[in-house]
Amino acid sequence: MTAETRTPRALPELRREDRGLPWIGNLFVYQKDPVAYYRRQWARYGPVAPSRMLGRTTVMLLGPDACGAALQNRDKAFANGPAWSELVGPFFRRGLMLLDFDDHHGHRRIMQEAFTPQRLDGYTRRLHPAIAHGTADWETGRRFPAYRRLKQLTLDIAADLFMGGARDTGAAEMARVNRAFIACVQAAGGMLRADVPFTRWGRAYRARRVLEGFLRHYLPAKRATATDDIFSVLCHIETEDGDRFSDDDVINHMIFLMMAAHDTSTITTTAILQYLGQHPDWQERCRAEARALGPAPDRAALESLVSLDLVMREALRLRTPVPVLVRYTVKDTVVEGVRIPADTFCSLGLQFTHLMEEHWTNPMVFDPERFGPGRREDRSHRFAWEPFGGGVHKCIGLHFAGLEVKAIMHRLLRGHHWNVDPGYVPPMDQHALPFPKDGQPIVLVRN
Ligand code: HEM
Repeated sequence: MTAETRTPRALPELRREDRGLPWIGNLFVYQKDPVAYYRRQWARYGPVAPSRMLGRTTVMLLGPDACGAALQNRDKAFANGPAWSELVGPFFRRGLMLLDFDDHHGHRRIMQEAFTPQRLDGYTRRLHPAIAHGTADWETGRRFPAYRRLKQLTLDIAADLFMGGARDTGAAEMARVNRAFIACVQAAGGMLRADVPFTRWGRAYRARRVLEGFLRHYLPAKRATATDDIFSVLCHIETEDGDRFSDDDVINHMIFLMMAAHDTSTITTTAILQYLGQHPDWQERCRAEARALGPAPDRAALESLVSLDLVMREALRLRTPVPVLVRYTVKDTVVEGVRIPADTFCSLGLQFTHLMEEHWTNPMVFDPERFGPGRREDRSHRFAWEPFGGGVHKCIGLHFAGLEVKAIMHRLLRGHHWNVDPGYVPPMDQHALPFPKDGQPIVLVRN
C-alpha cells in the first residue's frame, strides 16, 4: 500500500508543554532560534507538525518531502495570497508572490519577459557601474559594518537597475524610501496587525504610501520612453497575445520586486563576506578567478566564476534568506499521510531542510565543495536545496540574483581583502528576513 492509498492520519495533537504563551503561542520561541524550534517539532511530531502562533493552530511542513508536496501543489490545495497577506499583505498587495492560480499565471507570463537572457545581459551591463559608484566611498578599517553598507549598496543598485536612476530624488528622499522598504519588510514580525501608530504595521502602512508616491512620480516618464531598467521594462513588456501590465500592476509589481531583490541579495552577500572572511583559502580561490576576468565581465563570464558559485550556494544553504515560506490550504489535502484541513495556515521550513543531517554531511560546517561535481549533496533529494523555492512560485529573479551577488563579490574580491574572527557568530534578528543585528563588522583592507 502506498502512502497515498493509506487512510490519512489526523494532524497530531499539540502537547500541552508545546503550546507556548497564551495567544502568542510559540512566536517568541521561533524568533529566538527558528532552527532549534524546527528541530524540536521534527523530533516530536515528524514532517507535518502542529504549532500555535498568534491565537491559532498552524502546520509546519518539515523536510524535503513535506515541503516538496506543498511546492509542487499537485491538487492546488495550497494558496500563497491568503498566507503571505497575513504577514505582509497590505504592503505588498498584488505582488507576484501574493497572486494565485490563473491570476498568478497570467501575471507571471508577462513578467517572465522582464527576465529573458537578453534582458539579463542588459541588466548585467548596468550592474558594474552601479556597483562601482555604490562602493566608491567605502571606508576601510577594523569595524567595517558589512551588512549596513551592503544594504545601502543593493538599494543604490536597485535605484539604478530598477528605476533607471531616480534622478529627481535627492539623497535624503532616497534614505526615506530605503526606510519605507525596511518598514514594509519588518511588518512581517508585527503582532498587532492593523494600522495603529507606533506599531510595525502602522509604520508599514505609511511606508507603502511613500513608496507609491515615489513610483507614481516616475511612471509617466517610464511609459513614455523604453529604457533597459526594470521599471521601464515592466511598462513596455507584453506577451505574444498582447497582454500588458496596467499602471497599478506596474506599481504593485515594482514595490514587490524591489523588496524581493533588495533584502535577499543583501543577506546573501553579507553571508558570503562572513564565510570568506573566516575562510581565507576560499577567499583567495575566489579572488584568483575574479582577477582572471576583466573589470566588467558579461553575464557568461560572471556565471563562469566556479568557486564563487560554490560559495554562494553554500551561503544560501547556511543562511537561507527566506528561511520559511507560508501557504494557506483552500481545501483539505494530505501531506506525508497526514490530513491537513482547509483553511489551515502552513509554514515550509526551507532553512531546516538545508541543515538536516539526513541530507548533508556535517550540515553546520561551511564546505562549498559539497556542491562540487564529485559530491553534489544538493542532489540527495529533489527538494534538499531550495533557497529559491519551487513549483510555480519559484523565484523569478534567481538568475538576476546570482548575477548581482557575483558582480558585487567580483568587484570586492578584486579591490579588497577582509577577514572575520573564525569564532564570530552573528547575532541574528529573526523577526522577518534574518539579518545580523550588529551590522556584521569585518576588518576590511583595500588592495
Ligand atoms: C538571493 C536572492 C533571492 C532569494 C533567496 C529569493 C528567494 C525567493 C523565494 C524562496 C521565493 C518563493 C516564494 C514562495 O514560494 O512563496 C521567491 C519568489 C520571488 N522572487 Fe525571489 N529571491 C531572491 C532574489 C530575487 C530577485 C533579485 C528578484 C527580482 C529581481 C526576486 C523576485 C521574486 C519574485 C517576483 C517572486 C515571486 C514569484 C512568483 O510568485 O511567481 N527574487 N524568491
